[in-house]
Amino acid sequence: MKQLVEIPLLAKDIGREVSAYLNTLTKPIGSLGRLETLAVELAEMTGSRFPVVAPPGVLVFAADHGVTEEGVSAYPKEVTAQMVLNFLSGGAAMNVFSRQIGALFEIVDVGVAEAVDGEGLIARNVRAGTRNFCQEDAMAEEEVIQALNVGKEEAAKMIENGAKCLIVGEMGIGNTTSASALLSVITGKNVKELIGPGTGLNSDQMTKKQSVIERAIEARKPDQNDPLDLLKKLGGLEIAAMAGAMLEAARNRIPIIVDGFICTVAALIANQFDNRASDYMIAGHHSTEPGHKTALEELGKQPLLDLEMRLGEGTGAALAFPIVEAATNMLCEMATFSEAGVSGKSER
Ligand SMILES: Cc1cc2ncn([C@H]3O[C@H](COP(=O)(O)O)[C@@H](O)[C@H]3O)c2cc1C
Ligand SMILES: O=C(O)c1cccnc1
Repeated sequence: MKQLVEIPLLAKDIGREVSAYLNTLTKPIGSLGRLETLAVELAEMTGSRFPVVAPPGVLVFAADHGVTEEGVSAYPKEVTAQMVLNFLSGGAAMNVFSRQIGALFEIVDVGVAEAVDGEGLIARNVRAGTRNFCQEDAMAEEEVIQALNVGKEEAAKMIENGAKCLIVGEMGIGNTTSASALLSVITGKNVKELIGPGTGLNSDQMTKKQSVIERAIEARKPDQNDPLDLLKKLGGLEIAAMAGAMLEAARNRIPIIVDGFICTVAALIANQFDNRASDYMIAGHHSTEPGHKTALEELGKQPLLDLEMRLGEGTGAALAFPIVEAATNMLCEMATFSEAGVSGKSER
């Protein structure tokens, strides 16, 4: 299963050309800091000297988690389906930010427990939520593969429709529990260090969340190096779909802006399938969910923003998009010293 997709090597030669070109633009050398590194990275990803990232494509994957039976979220599981309807009518935070950045937007039901319908919904329900992974495997291997394929196929459509970079978001009550469990197994770190309040648990409720995850890991014994086994045992359907979408974007040299905690864990799973996937990722923001720091370190990425957000849905990535776009505009639109008749650095 390792060779699920083939991700191309970064175009390092184009990156070197862009690095040299950046030094000819009318600014002190290196003065645009991380925008300059971003420009080089985007050139390496896309294979283009003048990369384009607009319009971005946003895919929000929604699914439920059987483990909510254990009382691991501050909100009832019905919120997943209710929020899907909110996404369809344009009222979620991610709708607002997607409109602001001119994104192509889709909401995908990959495993909502209750029947949901509405104009514009991409109905790809694999199963009505995962099983409670405290009691049994979250899903069957075949269901993991189906969810991965939903992600890949929806990303392929998004790219076909003109998206030049990809943002994947999620909606799934209980998914910080799945993501924390996955991260604990992947990194070998204690659950206690990685769990957080999610939607707003108090400290007693967090102790319960910790014990639920610890018991589940003990019972399921997932293989830390096998992404299929991890997803099958710990879920979730939307995390699998997000990983699939990121793999498809990377295969197409489409830059990915990674969102918060759940998205970064999905990115780690994608990287287990193909370790070139993270070459195509930019970390959008740092979420206040405690495990996010560890997840970002494991992915080897420095986030662009820290706005003390902890929502998910893709919101942190959407807010980082204008910075990513600024890096491409800088390359395309800035004058060189010779074009503008500006003197270069003094030779002493
Ligand atoms: C109204 C509402 C909108 C959301 N949008 C994203 N999430 C976020 O919170 C959930 C994860 O937190 P936990 O694991 O504690 O349930 C996910 O749905 C995530 O996307 C939301 C949560 C709520 C309540
Ligand atoms: O950072 C996230 O993705 C996050 C944090 C808390 C709740 N939902 C999502």
